[in-house]
Amino acid sequence: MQDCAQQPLLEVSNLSASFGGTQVLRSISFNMRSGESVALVGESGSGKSTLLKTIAGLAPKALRVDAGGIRYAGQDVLGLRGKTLRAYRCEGAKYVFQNGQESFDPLFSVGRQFDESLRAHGMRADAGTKLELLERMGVTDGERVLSSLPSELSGGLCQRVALAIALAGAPQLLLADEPTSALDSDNRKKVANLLRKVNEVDGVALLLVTHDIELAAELAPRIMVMHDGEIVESGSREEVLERPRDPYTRTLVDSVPKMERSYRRVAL
Ligand SMILES: Nc1ncnc2c1ncn2[C@@H]1O[C@H](COP(=O)(O)OP(=O)(O)OP(=O)(O)O)[C@@H](O)[C@H]1O
Repeated sequence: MQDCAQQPLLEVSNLSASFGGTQVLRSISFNMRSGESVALVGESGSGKSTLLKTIAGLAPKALRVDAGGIRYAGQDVLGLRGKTLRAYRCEGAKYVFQNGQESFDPLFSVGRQFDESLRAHGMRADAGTKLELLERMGVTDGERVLSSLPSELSGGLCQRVALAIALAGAPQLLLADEPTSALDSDNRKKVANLLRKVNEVDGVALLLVTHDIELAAELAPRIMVMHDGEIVESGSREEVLERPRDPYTRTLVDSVPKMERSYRRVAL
């Protein structure tokens, strides 16, 4: 995948899609630059995951794209097949599941699944590389973690291992679907800090889907609000949170009574 400074990393244009005649994405358009961090917020069922999975090349079979397109570094994502689709999903845009534990098969060790995930993308990693990837995600006892079954690890730890695996292919865009929703507040903080580090230090672009508007504000200078399959508002986090224009956004912001202004920079 070529990184071309002239063009956006990701271009979604007039994307409309439906499940069995019910429209779930309505003329979605937005761009992302390399290294940018953008949050997509909205209530349950508004279409956030469907949009993210479609961008990731993982749209459910039942989804029909009615119009529009997605380009990644100039390439038509919806037209990718076979090897090029696999390369895109690994080195291009990498989707990270909502619940770390769900990313794993409960029957096999985490280490085996780490290897299998790399093999599926034509990669290999020696023990040292795997431990280093885990360490970058704050996992210091990597050997124990790799030999464990997913059920032996906490949700927060699983999510960090899932992030380490996701980053193994050095993707340029991380598509994180509710990455902290299954975590307690301590693990939420850790994973949020890791995502920020991956974005700000490693320069990986981040498209974060969440219904947690505080997390969005913490991690993303730009916020888009989705409602009933449409992007109803988009702007800097200050504009969207402090001067919401759309009535739906206002409701969303008001639903967090004492929003801490945590988006004012916290040192890494
Ligand atoms: N595989 C599928 N088949 C049919 N309909 C689906 C499928 N996946 C999602 N939908 C429908 O598409 C709409 C959008 O769902 P989606 O999961 O994208 O919303 P969301 O905003 O991510 O919600 P949540 O925050 O609960 O994950 C919903 O009406 C949902 O029921």
